[in-house]
Amino acid sequence: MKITVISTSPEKRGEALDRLGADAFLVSRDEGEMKAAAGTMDGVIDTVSAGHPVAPLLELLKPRGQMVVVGAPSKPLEVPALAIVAGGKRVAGSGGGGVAECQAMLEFAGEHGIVADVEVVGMDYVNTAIERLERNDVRYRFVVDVAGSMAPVA
Ligand SMILES: NC(=O)C1=CN([C@@H]2O[C@H](COP(=O)(O)OP(=O)(O)OC[C@H]3O[C@@H](n4cnc5c(N)ncnc54)[C@H](OP(=O)(O)O)[C@@H]3O)[C@@H](O)[C@H]2O)C=CC1
Ligand SMILES: O=C/C=C/c1ccc(O)c(O)c1
Repeated sequence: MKITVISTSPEKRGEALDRLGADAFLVSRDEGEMKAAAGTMDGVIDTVSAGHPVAPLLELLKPRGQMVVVGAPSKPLEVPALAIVAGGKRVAGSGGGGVAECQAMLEFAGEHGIVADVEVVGMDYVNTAIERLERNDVRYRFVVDVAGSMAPVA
C-alpha cells in the first residue's frame, strides 16, 4: 500500500516523508500537485477540523474510490454531485467508537509500538500553547502535565 500525506502545510513535507515514512506528500492548496495526483488513490481519510473544499480531495480518488470523513468541521461539507457521480465514488464517515474499541486500539498500538508525537508542557505554559495552537505551531499535540505542575503539598 502507498500512503500519501495531504496537508495545507508545505513545511510538514520533510517530516512526513523522512521521519513518518509516508511514500508521498501533497499540498492540498497546490492546484498543480493535486492535479498531477488526480485519479490515483483508492481511499482518502479526511481528518480536517475546519471547513474546507472536498471536491479537490474527491478528484484524487480512482473510480469507485471512497473518502472516509473523520474530522468534524462545524459547517457542512459541500459535495458537488458530479464529483461523486462521475466515477461512482463514495463518501462515508467513521467515529472513534466506545470504551471497548478505544481499549482495543490502545492495546494494538502498545503491541506494535505505535506512539503519538506530543509536547508535554506545564500549566504555566498553557497561554503560550494556545497562541501556538492558533498558529498551527505544534508537532503534533500539547499534553498538559497537570499533576507535575502542582506545588508539593506541605
Ligand atoms: N471521528 C471521530 O471519532 C473523531 C473526530 N474528531 C475530529 O477530528 C478532527 C481533527 O481533530 P484534530 O486533529 O484534533 O484537529 P486539528 O485542529 O489539529 O486539525 C487537524 C488538521 O487539519 C488541518 N486543517 C486545519 N484547518 C484546515 C483548513 N482550513 N483547511 C484544510 N486543512 C485544515 C491541519 O493540517 P495541515 O496543517 O496538515 O493542513 C490540522 O493539523 C476534528 O474536527 C475533531 O473534532 C476527533 C476525535 C474523534
Ligand atoms: O470530535 C468529534 C467526534 C465526533 C464523534 C461523533 C460521534 C461518534 O459516534 C464518534 O465516535 C465521534
